[in-house]
Amino acid sequence: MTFVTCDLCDENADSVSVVTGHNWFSYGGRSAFGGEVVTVKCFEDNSRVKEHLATDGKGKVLVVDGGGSLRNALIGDMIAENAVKNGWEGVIIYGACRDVDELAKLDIGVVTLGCVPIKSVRRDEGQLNIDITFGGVTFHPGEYVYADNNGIITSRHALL
Ligand SMILES: O=C([O-])CC(=O)C(=O)O
Repeated sequence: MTFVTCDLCDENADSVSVVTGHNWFSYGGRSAFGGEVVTVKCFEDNSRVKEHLATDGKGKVLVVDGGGSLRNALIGDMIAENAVKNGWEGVIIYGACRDVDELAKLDIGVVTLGCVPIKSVRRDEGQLNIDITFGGVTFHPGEYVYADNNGIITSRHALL
């Protein structure tokens, strides 16, 4: 998938929403990625993230509202490797990741607010495919998201 979010914004000015107000970091081996939105809402517990990245993700991006917490990591190299095996395009986490040197070697997008060495707890908490909001944008499951080094945008319809 080759695109630049700036061009997608220019070409679809009336229909895209732009995530603002945060400084995102791209840790995955793919810096530009996009696809159908699948959402998880959780807080310092990556049960739903691990579970869902273990299912088929072709054409999909997992968008996680982790409450902005940088206190533990919702994804690391093992979960991300599994996501690659299952064909996921990428993962966007309003929260943190770890194992960043390994993430950089994987053919998947991983965009988060930052990194931290400690993993999250797993108490089987968190919700799948509900509307989530961060950076001024509500992510509706089934819509489309595109991310690159410039930022993150959403659209009701596929742009590519
Ligand atoms: O296991 C976890 O919770 C996170 C992690 O380190 C990995 O995905 O390798």
